[in-house]
Amino acid sequence: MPPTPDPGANLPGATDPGRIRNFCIIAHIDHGKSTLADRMLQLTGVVDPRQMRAQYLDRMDIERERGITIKSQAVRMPWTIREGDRQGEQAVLNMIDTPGHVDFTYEVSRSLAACEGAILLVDAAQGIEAQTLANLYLAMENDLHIIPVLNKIDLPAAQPDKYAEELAHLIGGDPGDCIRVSGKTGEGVEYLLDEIVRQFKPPVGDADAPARAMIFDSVYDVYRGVVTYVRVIDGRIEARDKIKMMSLGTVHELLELGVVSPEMEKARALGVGEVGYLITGVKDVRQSRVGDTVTINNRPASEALGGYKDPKPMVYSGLYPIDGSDYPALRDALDKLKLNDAALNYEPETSAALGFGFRCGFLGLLHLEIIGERLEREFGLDLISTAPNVVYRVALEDGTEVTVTNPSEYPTGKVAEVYEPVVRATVLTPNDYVGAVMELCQGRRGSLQGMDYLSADRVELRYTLPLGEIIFDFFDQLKSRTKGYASLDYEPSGEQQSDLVKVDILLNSEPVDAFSAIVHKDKAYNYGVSIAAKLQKLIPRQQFEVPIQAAIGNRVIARETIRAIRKDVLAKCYGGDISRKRKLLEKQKEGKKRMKMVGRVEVPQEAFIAALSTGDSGDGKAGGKK
Ligand SMILES: Nc1nc2c(ncn2[C@@H]2O[C@H](COP(=O)(O)OP(=O)(O)OP(=O)(O)O)[C@@H](O)[C@H]2O)c(=O)[nH]1
Repeated sequence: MPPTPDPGANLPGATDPGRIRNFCIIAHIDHGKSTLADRMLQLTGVVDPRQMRAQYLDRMDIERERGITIKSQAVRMPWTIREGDRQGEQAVLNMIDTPGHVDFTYEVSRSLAACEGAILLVDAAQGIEAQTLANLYLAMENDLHIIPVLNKIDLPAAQPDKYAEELAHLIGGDPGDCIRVSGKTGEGVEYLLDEIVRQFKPPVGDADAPARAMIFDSVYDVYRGVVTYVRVIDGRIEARDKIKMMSLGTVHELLELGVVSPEMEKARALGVGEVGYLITGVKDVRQSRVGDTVTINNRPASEALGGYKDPKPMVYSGLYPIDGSDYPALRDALDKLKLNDAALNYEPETSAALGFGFRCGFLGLLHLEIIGERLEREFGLDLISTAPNVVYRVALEDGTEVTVTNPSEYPTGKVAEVYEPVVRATVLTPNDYVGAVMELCQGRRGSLQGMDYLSADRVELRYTLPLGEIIFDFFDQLKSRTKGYASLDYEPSGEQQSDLVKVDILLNSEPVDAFSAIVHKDKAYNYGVSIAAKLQKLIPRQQFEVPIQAAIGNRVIARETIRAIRKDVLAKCYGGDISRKRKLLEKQKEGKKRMKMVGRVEVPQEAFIAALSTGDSGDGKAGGKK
């Protein structure tokens, strides 16, 4: 006989922690987390089928368009076990959807700390990929119980038996323990929900102790101010409490608290193990720092919970408004974005070529692209972004040290040693492409650390690589050399001393600071030649001859010339049709909008991006989209 349901049992604050299951879904990108989350929302009945839309939890436009998750999301769902010996047992599931891309790994690790269990989701047509491994290791470090799940079993190409073996080999256990589902058709998802309740442990905490809750996300909402997402570890937070942020010591009046299911629902309290939100009317997310501990002011906890590591920017790029008068607007826009994105860093800088702008620090290229796109789209700004670079530490002969986030700041004095950041990279590839991957990594100054066969035809290669060598187009190259089959994950791993030099690019004999780059000595010549050649193609002819030179210090290492002449768009237009002529001239004006005057030379935006793609591909596109 199933137990009689208790109608109040699932209300926030009254939930017996024994009924709660906090879990997350971790997976390689595109293996179907968001789709599975959608099915769960539907099957647990928290979203009305009529209001269901794909990627329900991805709220940002960019997330939907690109089909990727950027911010983590937490949602509360009731579930009653359907079958088996514990049939009828009621539970409250808190699911935390996490992003899959390497740039956002810090979001994943934060979410993991708020869970007891993780669903390791693997595409049954693809098998284990690099981020499957990276996320699995993160989950193991956090002592999470792991349920292996194979997704997309509806696909004709699915090979669940093969990959169940691989997974069992990886995490131990029996291939039969892998749960098989299809997020698309819903097959197996109810069984998975039952297993979540059965296998994951409920949270443990001291209900009578002073309240301690961990902030795992903090978001700025235009209407409500900062919304802080917490998981309660000990004690209880009530709607009328005054809360205290333990690291800052600040006290705030609580205006509202509640749970997300999947819209915000007010509650009276949040108890042990519960996941919910707090609103205090504060307008600045820095007042509510991710990783901080929230307690109650009149009965504060004495010790804070262990926090998270602050995300550290890995890649820097300059952002400049095309129209100089947009500078204040750009500053405001960055201030607003920062509210939601603790990982974004920026400082004002001036460039001789580009005027006033900001040097911004990002987690990776995808992060850079997304911020750039949001600035253009949400704030209507026209921007030029300079080639991204990593952070260098330069030791001078006089014993001083300089941190260089912008190549144009590279010291002119006597340089003793230069240090660059390195990463530990893991590449998973089918056996056939091992040679191609090794060639690529070696070409990027990588050193092989180890190699393992995951199965007869999948190999894991471990390399250390300079970060500066992979932020440009490494990922695109990897994909194209392996027909899309290889996957990549990396994590910072200190720094190394290298022979690096600064290459300047001169347009019309004037150095353009925005094109300067720091590259390895052996690659400086190739770099200079390819940039000069690329700029020659990208910069339109002007009314005078423009030499393009690449130089190390005073030594010119490459030269190209753009011949004089204005492009006459009307040249082919013999007839007297004025409207046609006007149209052509309008079109030309349109094209000119995205040009920047550098000295006397007009330079299009593409030219600034071109420096991104190093050598081989040369298509001027930023790499590392996925
Ligand atoms: N055939 C089939 N396709 C699926 C299934 N689950 C997901 N997909 C498709 O796989 C693609 C990726 O799914 P998402 O749910 O967006 O993947 P994700 O892992 O959340 O991606 P990120 O949020 O970017 O990490 C989409 O095109 C889905 O339609 C499934 O069970 N069967």
